[in-house]
Amino acid sequence: MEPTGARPPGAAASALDAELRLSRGEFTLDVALEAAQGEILALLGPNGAGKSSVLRALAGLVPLTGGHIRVDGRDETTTPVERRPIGMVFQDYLLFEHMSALDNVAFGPRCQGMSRADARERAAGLLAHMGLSDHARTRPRSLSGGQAQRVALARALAVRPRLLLLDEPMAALDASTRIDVRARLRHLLEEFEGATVLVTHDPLDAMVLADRIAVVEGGRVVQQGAPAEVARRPRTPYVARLVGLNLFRGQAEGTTVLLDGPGGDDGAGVEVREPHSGRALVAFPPRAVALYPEHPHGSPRNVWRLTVDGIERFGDQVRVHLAGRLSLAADVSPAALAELGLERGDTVWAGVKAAEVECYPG
Ligand SMILES: Nc1ncnc2c1ncn2[C@@H]1O[C@H](COP(=O)(O)OP(=O)(O)OP(=O)(O)O)[C@@H](O)[C@H]1O
Repeated sequence: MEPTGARPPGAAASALDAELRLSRGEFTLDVALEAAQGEILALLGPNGAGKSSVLRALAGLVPLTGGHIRVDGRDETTTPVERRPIGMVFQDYLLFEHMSALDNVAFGPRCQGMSRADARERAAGLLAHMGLSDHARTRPRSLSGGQAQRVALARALAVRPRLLLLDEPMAALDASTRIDVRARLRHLLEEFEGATVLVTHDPLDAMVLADRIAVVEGGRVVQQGAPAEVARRPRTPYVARLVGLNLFRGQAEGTTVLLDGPGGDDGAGVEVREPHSGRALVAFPPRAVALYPEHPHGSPRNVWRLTVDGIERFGDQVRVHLAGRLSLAADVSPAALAELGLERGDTVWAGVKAAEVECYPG
């Protein structure tokens, strides 16, 4: 068998260079992804966006109708699944029930032609690294969810992959196990030399684990960037909700952005810090919105009269949803809410300082 794990001399630094086009029933996927050596790319997106399809296509489990997959500069587009230099942890690709944890991890190296003793030695090393030496002989059904997940990770790494694919690796875990597995995973991925593509629903996983985030919606990449950039400058309503910002699109002229109104009407104007021109996005956090019973005089540059659409608890704050010429969320303290005496249907003045508004090309 050809040693698929070896990197040809002079190969490009890009560990993953993929263009994936495929159809699954009505759904079409068309995305381009790149990742450098050691880079962790998180795919974030709503249900049915195509995240799992990306991983399955990279793994060779779903055929492409167009595009290519290069790993370490080598074309793997048509390489059979079992010969791709890829390690995977998929939700529905769990452990072999009839094998011990050790044999589960040793299985891949054995398939690659390694001797039984060497494969077991490598497996034992990986299990030790995952803090699972005491469970080497344990069958999967006797492991906890977190332990089974760690065995699955060890198994994925045992084949010395050049690309690691992780599909919601923590989705099935309870909150405290998740914290533990997330920390271990982070540590493990820091040592992994290849590229990792991690699918998640959870923005926290993406923020904590990833070097870069690609947001997938409707089979397309709608935003890509460093986690901090995505969190600060969302480009779609889905991303804005995920990172907890109010987001609007409009037309900028100088320091005013005239928002696109509902039904094509002109919406409200928003004053921003720096002058801009052309299509623009504006974003600000709900905690930057102050509420007033009367039109406030003085500091806030942006003031709108809006109607209370809903009120909900949000951590130690209260989130007030407001609608009118624009819809936004405001976070206020329970004391402030009590003082305002707001109820659904009441009108209130909402103010945001221009300095709190992030404005960027839309
Ligand atoms: N085996 C299949 N046959 C036909 N269509 C499929 C199949 N699997 C998935 N799809 C469709 O492909 C689209 C993308 O699904 P995919 O599982 O890739 O999305 P996802 O972003 O991973 O979603 P989720 O977060 O819910 O797992 C969906 O519209 C889904 O209905």
